[in-house]
Amino acid sequence: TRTLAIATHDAPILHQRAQEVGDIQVHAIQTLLDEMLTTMQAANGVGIAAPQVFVPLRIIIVASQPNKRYPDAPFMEPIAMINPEILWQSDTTCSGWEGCLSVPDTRAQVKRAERLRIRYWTRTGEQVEAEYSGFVARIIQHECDHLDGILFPERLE
Ligand SMILES: O=C(O)C[C@@H](Cc1ccccc1)[C@H](O)SCc1ccccc1
Ligand SMILES: [Zn+2]
Repeated sequence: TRTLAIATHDAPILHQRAQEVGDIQVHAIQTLLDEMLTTMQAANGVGIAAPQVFVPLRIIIVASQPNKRYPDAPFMEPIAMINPEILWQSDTTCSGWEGCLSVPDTRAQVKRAERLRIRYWTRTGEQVEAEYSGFVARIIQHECDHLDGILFPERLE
């Protein structure tokens, strides 16, 4: 599986809203999903969004794993989320370190909702709703921001 080039923050695609994936396209994007995962893993990321690999579609991968800043982050099987929609997020927020594959050499504390409920399509095309909290919820908010052209430095207080 190929690794894809990652857009840096000066690329216009990172500042635009990505398009919804049509249900017939779900079959066509299987290779893209594999390439996004390989690209994220090669960069030691815990998430990635399609616009970061120059694809203007509403697709993210969430793949929390323990890392130096979040040694107690949960280890999870990577989840591909197609057309993710955050249905609800808690008023309770928490601050935590973030980085971005598209904003090299930058780390900052970002305030995010502690908990959220999300609806998305899986890579097999079924609709799922699930709740997440903590670091995984943080990754989801960071990746969903990418789909709306928002980078984490724009979220700083
Ligand atoms: O650029 C991306 O979207 C991937 C980020 C995801 C991320 C979201 C929230 C908090 C941290 C990272 C990359 O994983 S950046 C690498 C990284 C990994 C763990 C912690 C901090 C930075
Ligand atoms: Zn990012």
